[in-house]
Parts: sequence; structure tokens; C-alpha cells
Amino acid sequence: MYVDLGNVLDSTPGLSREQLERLDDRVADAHERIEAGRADAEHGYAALNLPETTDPDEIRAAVEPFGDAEAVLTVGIGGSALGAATVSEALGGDVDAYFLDNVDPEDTTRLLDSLPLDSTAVNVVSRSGTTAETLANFLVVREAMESADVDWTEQTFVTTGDEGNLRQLAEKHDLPALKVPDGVPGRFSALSTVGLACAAIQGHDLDAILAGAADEADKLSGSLFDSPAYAYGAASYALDRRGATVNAMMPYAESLEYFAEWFAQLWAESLGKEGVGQTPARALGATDQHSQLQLYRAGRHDKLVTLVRPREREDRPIPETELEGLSYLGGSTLGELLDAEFEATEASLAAAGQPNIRVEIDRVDERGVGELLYGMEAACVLYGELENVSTFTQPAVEWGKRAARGLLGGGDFEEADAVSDKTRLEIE
Ligand SMILES: O=P(O)(O)OC[C@H]1O[C@](O)(CO)[C@@H](O)[C@@H]1O
Repeated sequence: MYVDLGNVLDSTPGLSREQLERLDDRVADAHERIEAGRADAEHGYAALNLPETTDPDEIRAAVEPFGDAEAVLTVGIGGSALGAATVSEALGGDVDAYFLDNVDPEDTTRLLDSLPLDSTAVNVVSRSGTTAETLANFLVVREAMESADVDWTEQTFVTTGDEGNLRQLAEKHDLPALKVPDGVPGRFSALSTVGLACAAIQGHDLDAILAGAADEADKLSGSLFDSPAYAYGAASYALDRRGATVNAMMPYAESLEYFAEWFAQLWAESLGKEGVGQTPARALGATDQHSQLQLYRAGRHDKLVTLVRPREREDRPIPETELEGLSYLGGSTLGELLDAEFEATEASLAAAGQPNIRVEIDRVDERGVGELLYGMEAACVLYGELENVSTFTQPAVEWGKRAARGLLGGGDFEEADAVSDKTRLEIE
């Protein structure tokens, strides 16, 4: 992973080289704390050990029974789906990957009606085993399989903790089961059993993904000037403190669109604590040059734009054209056009004094995906240390869960009362 901070040196808000060097002293202290947490496999910090602790052979063995599946359906939500979706979308593959990570009845029905249920491997993923959306979707998928006379126990495996509903289900029906690693919050679990089982069924090289992650881990050091991940985390933090309270994650690759969604959970759920936290915005290049870029360039100077691209990509020529005004396109390639737009957008933001950071990987392949996921996770952990927040908890999401459960009669939760007490001002 390569990080270029050049376009934050003269931006507003911006960071001078002297400011970065002063910040580097705090990075050194934060790195010490991170390394101590990793050494003790402390909750959360353990995620930065996954390149060594994840066992690709264990994952491959667990999914071996599903080797001839035409499709793989991951039933999970948040970090229990987004890591796998990021890896699978980035790498593609002959086995189609689908993700049921919402409880929209129309979407769920449309998906289940389209799947070859008798040849679909189902991975039900939940660390807690209690997440309502995931368990509800599993019950619906199981019923659909039974209605299609498909033996769901032959096509289902679970990825879960040591205890809970899914573990009990696996034991009752003798389902293959992968364990969610201890001390790894869902948003940090992409490089574990949680994020890699789907990729294994698709036949991707798990060892190469983990090798890319390990390369980024090896660069973690006491200085942001030696570590792309820390450079990104420290600059994002310092820019937020100077007013760039939004971080627009804008990959220039369709295959990284899910990555922006994964990043949004990682950044928001880790850093949004006690009234602070940089707001992630999901964008996509070049598409959002024709929409959000207007705001990014001409709006308030309250945003950092993160521009991500591979340095190499498979390309496709643009045919010559008889249309005079378009002759400049003919004989070029789509990749050249996309790269020109990336660089033009980067320069456009810089010319307007809007801070932006360039993040590159060699290619969107196994190693590149491993580098990018690990790099952003380490950047997030560093940011959390510098901001002094509880990076690995997410208490604020529990209130709504209790309210929803109360509304469905799943218990007596005072949060549910707030729903009926809603102030209304309805305009028809
Ligand atoms: O894996 P589980 O326990 O189903 O949790 C799914 C997601 O829900 C959250 O716990 C938030 O509710 C996320 O942190 C997590 O990624």
C-alpha cells in the first residue's frame, strides 16, 4: 500500500511537514501501546495479529464440502458480511457470491427466487449468534430450501463464537463450523475466518491475501514516515482535528465499491465515540465526479477526500471514432481514461485547497486486497489511539437493538417506549 500526503501540505485544512513531524512523536507513543496490545492479544489489538493467527488451511478444510457449489450465500450483517463482501467483490471468481445483510422482504425474496438453492453454499455468520437480522434471514433461507426440497443441513455451515444460537444449531445438526477469532470485533475481522470463508469457496488464494496483510503489518513502526497505514491514520486524525470532519472514501475501481462500505463501518463504529469521530462518506470514481465532487470541491472545507486506485489494472481499448469531437478518446483505453480522471480529480481538489490523500496498491488482487484491508485497520487503530477513544467497542448501537426487540415483543425494553412517544409533525 502506498500513501501520498502531498495534497494535505498546502490545503485548508492542511498539515505542514513540521506539524507531521511533531505529530510523529505521538505516533511513536501510540505504536508502543499498539504493539503492547498485540503482544498480549488484547481485545481489538488482536485483529492486527490476524496475518499470523488466521489459519487458511482450517478455512479451506471447513469449506471443502462445498467445493462444487455454484453460488455462496453469506448471511450476516455489519462486519460479519462486509469483510467477506469486500474480498469477494474485489477478487471476483467463477462461484457467484451473494450477501444477505439486510431484512428487506422484497430484496430477500427476489434473491432467494433467483438462487440455485440446490447448489448454493450458505454461510451463516454471527459472532454473538443473537443478531436479529442474521437469525431471521437464516430462518427464511432455511424455509426456502426446505420448500425446494433441498436438505439445508448439507449446504450450510456457520461462522460463530464458542457459544450461542448458531453454535447450538451447528452441534444439533452436525454442521461444519468455523470459529470467529477471540478479541476481534466484526469490523476488524475481514482477514479472519469471517472474511475469508467465502473467498475460499470461490477458490481465491488466502495465503496471498494474508501475505499482503503481513507486508503491511511489517511496516508498522514508531514513525508515520515509515508506515503507510500510520501515515494515513495520523493524517486523517490531524485533519479531522483541524476541521476535516468528513472522510470521503473514493476508490477508482468498481471492484472496490464494497471496500468503501466496509471502510465506513470500520471508521464510524470505531471512531464515533463521546462526541467525536470523522464521518466516512462512500463515493466511487469516476462516477461521483458527476455528482458528489461538486460538494467536495466547492463546498465547505470540512472534508478529506481519500482517492484509492490500483497502479495496474486489466485494460480495454476505446475504438477509433469518426466523431470529430471524440477523436481524442479513440485509440486510448478505458484504464487510461479512468487514471486521467483520477489524477484530474486529485488536482481539481488540490487547486481548490481541499485536502486529499492518494492511496494506491499495485493491483486489485489477493495481495493488494490484503494490504488495503490491513492498512486501513491499522490506520483506524492508530487514529483511535491518537483520539484516545475506545476503538473496539460499539455501545451506541445497542439502544436501537433493544427498542426494535421490544417492539417485536422480544422483551420489556424501555427504549421501545420512546418509539410510541415520538414527536410528530407530519406533512402529507
Ligand atoms: O457478528 P454479530 O455478532 O452478528 O454482529 C454483527 C455486527 O453487529 C455489530 O455488533 C453492531 O450491532 C457489529 O459490530 C457487528 O459487525
